Amino acid sequence: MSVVVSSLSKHFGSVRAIDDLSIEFREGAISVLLGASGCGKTTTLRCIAGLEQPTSGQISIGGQTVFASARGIDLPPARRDLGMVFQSYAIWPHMTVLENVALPLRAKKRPAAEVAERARATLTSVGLGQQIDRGATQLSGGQQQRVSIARCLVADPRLILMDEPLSNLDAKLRIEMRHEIRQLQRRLGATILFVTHDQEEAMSLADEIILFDKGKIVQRGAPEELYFRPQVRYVADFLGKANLFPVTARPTAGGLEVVADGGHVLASGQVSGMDGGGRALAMVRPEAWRIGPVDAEGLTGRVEETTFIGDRRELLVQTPIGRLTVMTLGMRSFCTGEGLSLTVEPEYLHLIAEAA
Ligand SMILES: Nc1ncnc2c1ncn2[C@@H]1O[C@H](COP(=O)(O)OP(=O)(O)OP(=O)(O)O)[C@@H](O)[C@H]1O
Repeated sequence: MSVVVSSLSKHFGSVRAIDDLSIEFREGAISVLLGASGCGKTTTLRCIAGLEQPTSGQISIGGQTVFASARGIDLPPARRDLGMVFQSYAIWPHMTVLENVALPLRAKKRPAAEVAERARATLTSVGLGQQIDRGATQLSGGQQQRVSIARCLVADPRLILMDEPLSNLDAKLRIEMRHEIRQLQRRLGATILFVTHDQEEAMSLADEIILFDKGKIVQRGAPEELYFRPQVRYVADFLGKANLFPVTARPTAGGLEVVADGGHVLASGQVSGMDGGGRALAMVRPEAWRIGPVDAEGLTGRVEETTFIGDRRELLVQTPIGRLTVMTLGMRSFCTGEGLSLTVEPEYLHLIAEAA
């Protein structure tokens, strides 16, 4: 189901929650609206759902205009043909699990036998096949959220809006549910707009991430694109950890030579982010550094701090270009004060034009 938002604004008094936003979401894909608290993600989703009236602009869903300020069009949520899942489960406590999930089909006046069968099948698909006759409030938080997901899915909506649906679940369940949402989306071919402020959740779920800041889109693209090729500093900082430092890029026969302030040549070759030379902000992700012995070529450094995290080890390394975060895998441990050298392959060095 296509979703097109044009010149959308929503003001709350002097606060511009959404500021002249235009975007066409990818059809049949999971688009994750990501950004810090207060950047306007939830308001955007609520405007698409019809739960919030935009100040101005236009929204169309599946080719139908559902909101247009200039033409006085504003369809209620029930006429927008979409399913919604929120952080709060909004489950009816006096009903069983099955009755809760059956509600949307009952509202559509489907035959009783079909209602029961589809509600059962949907509950089974979210792992609640054994709990259908329980009172809804007898379930754990994770199970209740599955009920609300099942209730959204049971009517086969082509557009599903999810606002932080996994935030109340424990870490392990959250990861399981991400996997399930992806599988469900593939099976249904639905378009999902998913709001979160959790970058790991965004990267593991999204076909496309739309990163917001102050009511505007800062960058959109595949998770890998945003992670490895941020166009501005804000994106580099927001997603994962980034080592950022000023450099000068000089064109050479094979691409660019990247020289850190102080004269150290960091890399030479096909470096992403800039075509020509000039001043830039270089970004190297912690896992991209290669560690060598202190007398090898590279940036010399001294380990200031080490943190063992289980699947990886994080080092803070003091170098002539500043303190860098370096990630290593495996069992080799490092001591505070230990000397080492750092190098990076050109393809893992990304440049952000300095004005950004
Ligand atoms: N009903 C409201 N009345 C007044 N201001 C509001 C209202 N709803 C949202 N805002 C403001 O609009 C801005 C965007 O809020 P929104 O909830 O869309 O952000 P968000 O990115 O979803 O943040 P969070 O992750 O914290 O939910 C914020 O400054 C918020 O305070």
